[in-house]
Amino acid sequence: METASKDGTSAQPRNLLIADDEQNIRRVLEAIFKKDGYQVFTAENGLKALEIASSNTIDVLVTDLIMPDMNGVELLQKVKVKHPNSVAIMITAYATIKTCVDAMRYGAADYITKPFDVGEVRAIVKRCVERSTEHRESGAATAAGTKKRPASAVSEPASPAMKQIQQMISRVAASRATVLIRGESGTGKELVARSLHQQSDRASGPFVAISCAALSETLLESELFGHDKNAFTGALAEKKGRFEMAHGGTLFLDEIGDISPSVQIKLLRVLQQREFERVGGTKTIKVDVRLIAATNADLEQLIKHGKFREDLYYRLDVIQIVLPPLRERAEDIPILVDVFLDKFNRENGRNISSVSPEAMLALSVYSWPGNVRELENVIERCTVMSDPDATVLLPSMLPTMIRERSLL
Ligand SMILES: Nc1ncnc2c1ncn2[C@@H]1O[C@H](COP(=O)(O)OP(=O)(O)OP(=O)(O)O)[C@@H](O)[C@H]1O
Repeated sequence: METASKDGTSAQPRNLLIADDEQNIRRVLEAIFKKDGYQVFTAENGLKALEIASSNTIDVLVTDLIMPDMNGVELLQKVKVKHPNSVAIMITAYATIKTCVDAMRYGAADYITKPFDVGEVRAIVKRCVERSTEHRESGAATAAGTKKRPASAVSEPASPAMKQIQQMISRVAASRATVLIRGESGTGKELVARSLHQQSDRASGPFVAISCAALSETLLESELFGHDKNAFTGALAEKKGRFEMAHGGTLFLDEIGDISPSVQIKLLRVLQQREFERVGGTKTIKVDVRLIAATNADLEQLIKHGKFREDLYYRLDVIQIVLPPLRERAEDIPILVDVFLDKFNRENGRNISSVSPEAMLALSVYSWPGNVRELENVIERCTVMSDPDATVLLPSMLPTMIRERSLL
């Protein structure tokens, strides 16, 4: 049965929207998720989907990437503005998997490749919903300073580049200097930010994270700085922003390259003076926050084109950590595979304790456009889909695309 959380909202996501121009896919997915207890809405195109999303709460969006009037990424971004906590999953054919990895950059939680298997689709949606609920709960608790998220299972890296980064983290963690973390999507930027926080003397304070890409300009401004009662239509009560929530701790701003000029100015002022006003407010609020920003954008190019303020860039770029893509540190792959096997064996009651040399070769030569996140997802899928008695990860358990690269 559905449980209600303290703020009166539903604890279990229940409304699921399917957007796909293929009627068969809509029918199959509708049947699966109705069985799982969701209230299912279906739309044959992006505009219809937006119409549904404007008059209903959407907890989960399952959308095709290629649709005639509006692509899945565009739809996802629009639905996220209205329902920032919704979980989005993309459906695509193999040929467009790179676009799906990009979709994950824009806020999709995972992707499903066509033709799909019913069990796999259910497992993916279930996992994404669970993760998002966990993330929100731990985020809320962390922001309130009541509970810290357990340390992530990061093992000693093998590559010289990552060893150097670990040393750098322990050297700079203690200071309050702003850190700019750069690297492709999925390379572990948030994990580095968490490590910096955990190794600092602010570790007992809150760690508050926000992705600047998923929110519209006005929403981001009120999320960061909070708002007073009646600051805008719908602001029924005053609300603390992330800067206030992070007082005494660390604020992690992900996708910093995506913020608008007006938010850039406000951010610059906080960095210079450590103070700001809430949206619609007159009281000046002072905070003690360590700021960590991350981006996979080329900030220098954005500055050149007038899209990112140079003065803000220099304020953020006090210490820079650059995470190399996974394909440039293949030595780390076996260790990461071990970490993820261990994690997903426990989560799924499996016992895969080793990887065959052929499977390891395939994992090592693949280019990993989605970096560590993609590797984590692949190992999770292998574990979920494996025979419960399997003890060795074999090439046949890997996605075709990964096997093909090593010609297995
Ligand atoms: N060294 C590591 N050990 C274990 N897990 C890792 C490691 N690096 C990354 N991960 C995992 O990979 C996933 C992606 O990492 P993270 O979210 O930190 O990447 P990111 O660079 O911030 O991505 P994005 O730019 O898309 O926000 C996470 O689930 C994280 O726990």
